[in-house]
Amino acid sequence: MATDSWALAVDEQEAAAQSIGGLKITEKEEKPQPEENGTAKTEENGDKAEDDEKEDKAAQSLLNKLIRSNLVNTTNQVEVLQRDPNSPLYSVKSFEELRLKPQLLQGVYAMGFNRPSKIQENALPMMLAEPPQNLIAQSQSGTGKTAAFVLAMLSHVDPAHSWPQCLCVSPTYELALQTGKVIEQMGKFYPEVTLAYAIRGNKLERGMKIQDQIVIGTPGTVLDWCSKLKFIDPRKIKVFVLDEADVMIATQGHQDQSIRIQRMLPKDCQMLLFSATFEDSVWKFAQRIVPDPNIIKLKREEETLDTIKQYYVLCNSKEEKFVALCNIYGAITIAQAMIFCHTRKTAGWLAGELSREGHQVALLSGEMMVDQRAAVIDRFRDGKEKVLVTTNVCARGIDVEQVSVVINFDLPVDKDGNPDNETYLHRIGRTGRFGKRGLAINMVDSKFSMNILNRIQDHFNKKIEKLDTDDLDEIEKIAN
Ligand SMILES: Nc1ncnc2c1ncn2[C@@H]1O[C@H](COP(=O)(O)OP(=O)(O)OP(=O)(O)O)[C@@H](O)[C@H]1O
Repeated sequence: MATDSWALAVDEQEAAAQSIGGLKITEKEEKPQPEENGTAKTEENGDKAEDDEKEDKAAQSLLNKLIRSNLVNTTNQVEVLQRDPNSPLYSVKSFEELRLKPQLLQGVYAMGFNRPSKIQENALPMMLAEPPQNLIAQSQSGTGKTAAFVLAMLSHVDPAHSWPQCLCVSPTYELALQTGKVIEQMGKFYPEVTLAYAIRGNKLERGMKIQDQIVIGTPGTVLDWCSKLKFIDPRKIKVFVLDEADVMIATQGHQDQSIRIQRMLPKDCQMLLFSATFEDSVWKFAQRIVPDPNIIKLKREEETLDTIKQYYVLCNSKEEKFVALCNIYGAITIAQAMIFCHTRKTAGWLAGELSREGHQVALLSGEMMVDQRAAVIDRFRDGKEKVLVTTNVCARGIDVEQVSVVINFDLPVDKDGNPDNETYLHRIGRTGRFGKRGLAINMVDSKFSMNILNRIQDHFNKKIEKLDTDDLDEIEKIAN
């Protein structure tokens, strides 16, 4: 991939590197802690909430991509629903079996991929089959979806033709650039194939025709290029990829634009849709985009509390919680710990107080830019800090395998002031993974939080024991 348009793409990437660095993440406005009577005040209007949600999901996805160095470890089952159940299910255990072009096989190996990931085993044969088959694929972030559809696009292009043949739509500028990088890497030994970016800022002269075989971009610009500006002839597109459908649907405008693009494509165009999650809204959208689909789902590993010891500590105030935390600090830092707070403000305060006590802690906060957050997580994963103080929003989806202690400085509650059981499981579930034993300590500082704790205990039907943080013997015992 080394033509003029590729050079343009590289320039765009450099511009984007700054832009990624400059991407400001706006976390949702902090919701106040529920009052003693359990009611929480809410303040968001619908539009803002939608924007925040979209930005939050897109930022989370970008963050995951920036900090991920390899495939997510998974033992999950793949579920395959074929459009034609009579045709034999074809899956591969090696990239050679796919009979890829030698240049692509070289690209795959140069990226360090030895064998297909779980989702790739089934998705690649389907995507590369003749005649082309449509596919809806869902699997958690980091399981190899991007690499799969990039390989499919590169396999389907005909380098002899100088017009767009594969079109890929991503929810944001930054995510489009990340995927572009994967196309660049995988297509490194296939210089005849070039890539164009349909993203804001990439201004082309009127009347121009794109000659690159692959175009990646955001829905609005791609739609303009296909319709108003006519840079692309959509009737010549052979493969249409819609990536990160769950992020895409957070913006109604993006859904509509994606559907309008899809309608301009020829009937025999292969439609591929990918998503990390698959709630009803994603499924409905997917069905509008992909006719007669094959469906592949990778079920997320069930998290359980079976291998986690749970305790609670009774206090009267935030300050008392801090003192209690200092008492157990020596015990929890035998391993790595994550401390969850309800708001950024509390997280910032706590990290500051702990530092003043001489403890080395990392703070992951919503005010930070995406690349700063990625750097904090990297350092923590490398063990440079043993304690990470954070909020829910920031820590969602972050896998740090060696964390064995989770402290809920504030218990998780939803916006109505009810226990957020799912978040509780998600927070503490990360400690007892892959058969390891984990420890969770919950800080209680009011009647309200005691009530939340009791309801969490009832929900999971697992006893949460009381811990006396003045009793050093007891603390030693649980830490060991
Ligand atoms: N077969 C493979 N062998 C080894 N590493 C792989 C393989 N496929 C993908 N990877 C690597 O695993 C990581 C995750 O892959 P990828 O980005 O394709 O996942 P994803 O499911 O698309 O994630 P997201 O939902 O965040 O987009 C990347 O670093 C990628 O280079």
